[in-house]
Amino acid sequence: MQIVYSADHARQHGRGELTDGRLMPVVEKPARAEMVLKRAQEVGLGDIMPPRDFGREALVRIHRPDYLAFLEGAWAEWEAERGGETDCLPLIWPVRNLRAVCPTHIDGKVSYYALDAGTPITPGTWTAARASANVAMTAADLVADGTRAAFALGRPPGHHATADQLGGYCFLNNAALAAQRLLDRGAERVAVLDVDYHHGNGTQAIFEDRADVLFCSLHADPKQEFPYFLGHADETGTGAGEGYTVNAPLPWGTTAEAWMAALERLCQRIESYAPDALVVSLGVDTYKGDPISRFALDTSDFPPIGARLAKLALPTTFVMEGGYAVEEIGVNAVGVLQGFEGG
Ligand SMILES: NCCCNCCCCCC(O)(O)C(F)(F)F
Ligand SMILES: [Zn+2]
Repeated sequence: MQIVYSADHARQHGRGELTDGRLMPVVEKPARAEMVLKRAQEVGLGDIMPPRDFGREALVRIHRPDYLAFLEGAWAEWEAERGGETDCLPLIWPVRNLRAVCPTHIDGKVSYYALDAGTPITPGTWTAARASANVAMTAADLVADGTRAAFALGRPPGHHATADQLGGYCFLNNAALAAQRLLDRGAERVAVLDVDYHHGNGTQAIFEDRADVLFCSLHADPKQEFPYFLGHADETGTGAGEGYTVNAPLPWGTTAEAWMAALERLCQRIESYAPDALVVSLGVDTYKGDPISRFALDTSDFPPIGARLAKLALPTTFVMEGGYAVEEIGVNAVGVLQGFEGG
């Protein structure tokens, strides 16, 4: 399987995320991608190629220009205001009884464009996020050119990012950009399947009113888990997109048996949609040893996921999302890909 990778991911390395009531060391760190790359090379998964730069015209197919301008300039504004010793994080949000009018001060702007305080903007964030987006679109292009499957080994992840908001360690929605690229290359319908432990609120929001992308996700119940405010089963799409969003929220402690049963239901929905291509938001934080997650899949449960996806017989673009058990992230993520290939 072709792998697309850029070392520019290492330019995103936050100094802290606000969680559990304190600024904690970030879990979304460069070692994650390096461990997956190492495992892919150990097993000879496939050739590794650098991304092509698709430029801003590809990003605006999914993201708002004002948001892209904010991302590009945020660090410089923050540094000018505060110096470079801390990362750029928000501190107030336009919630109920406030107005979402974009402020001019960086504290207000980062709050307007962010959904949480766990996603630090650093000097290298814009470079790393664009590289990750280009990695995903390069992988999608390989699939559009006829490759059966490709793996976008990128970070930062993307599925929490909306058209104009960062959050959940995400800045640009790599999976949404990959899906849009496949449509722009001639696909009429694309299915996005999100297997990350967390709901892909960004991907859902981006495609919720569209019938040309089916969004399916199985994830920790938002009543209990981040992102808390999207991902319920009654969210089925809006307008022309009614019926093209499918959520399967699952409780803490979900075992492989229950998880695979939910996956089966989503695969059958994908089969009935009969898409031209599949994009998989591949998070492996469903692993029982994941430090921030509470499902119970074991390493041996990951290859069967890939094997089931292979039975969909669709050109497939795998886009790396989450997974924080750094010692096992490689064997778990590559396990899905080996299972897909019949290995
Ligand atoms: N105490 C735990 C706090 C958790 N805070 C944020 C969790 C973000 C999850 C990100 C992800 O895994 O969904 C992605 F795929 F985007 F990387
Ligand atoms: Zn996750």
